[in-house]
Amino acid sequence: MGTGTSDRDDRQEVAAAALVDSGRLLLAQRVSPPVLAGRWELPGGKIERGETPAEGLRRELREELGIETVVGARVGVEVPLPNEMVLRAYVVELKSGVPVALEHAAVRWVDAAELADVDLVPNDRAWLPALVELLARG
Ligand SMILES: Nc1nc2c([nH]c(=O)n2[C@H]2C[C@H](O)[C@@H](COP(=O)(O)OP(=O)(O)OP(=O)(O)O)O2)c(=O)[nH]1
Repeated sequence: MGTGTSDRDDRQEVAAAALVDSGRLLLAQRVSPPVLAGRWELPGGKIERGETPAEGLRRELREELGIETVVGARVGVEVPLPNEMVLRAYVVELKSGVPVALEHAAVRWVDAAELADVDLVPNDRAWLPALVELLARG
C-alpha cells in the first residue's frame, strides 16, 4: 500500500563484466585505491546518468580494455556498496578486439581452478559460485 516511491531504486549502479571466452573468465587488476590495488576484479565501472547499465558497461569496457562487447543477462547476487551504490555483474560477450589493460595494472584470463586461487577484491567473492557455474557452461 505504499506510494510507489519506495519501490524505486535510485542507487547508483556499478556494473561489472563476466566476460567468458574459450572457457576462461577475464579479470583485471586494480591500480587504486590503495586497499584494492593489486587485487583482481571484473572490469566495469559506474553507470552515468542517462545511460542504461548495458550502455554504461559497454562504454567502460571500451575505455578500460579497448574492446567492443555485447552485454547480456545479470549474473550473481547484487552487492550493496557504501554511498548508496550497488554493484551488479552481467554476462558479457566479446564482439571485437583483444583486451588490453589501459586503466588497470594487468588483465588475465582464468579457468575455474585458477579463479579459486585469485586475490579477488572482497566484494567480488560473492560472485564466485555464479562465476564457476558460468565457466562450467563454457
Ligand atoms: N569496476 C568494478 N568495481 C568494483 C568491483 N568490485 C567492487 O567492489 N568494485 C567497487 C570499487 C569502487 O568502489 C566501485 C567502482 O569502481 P570503479 O573505479 O571501477 O568505477 P569507475 O571506473 O567509474 O571510476 P571512478 O569514476 O571512480 O574513477 O566499485 C568490480 O568487480 N568491478
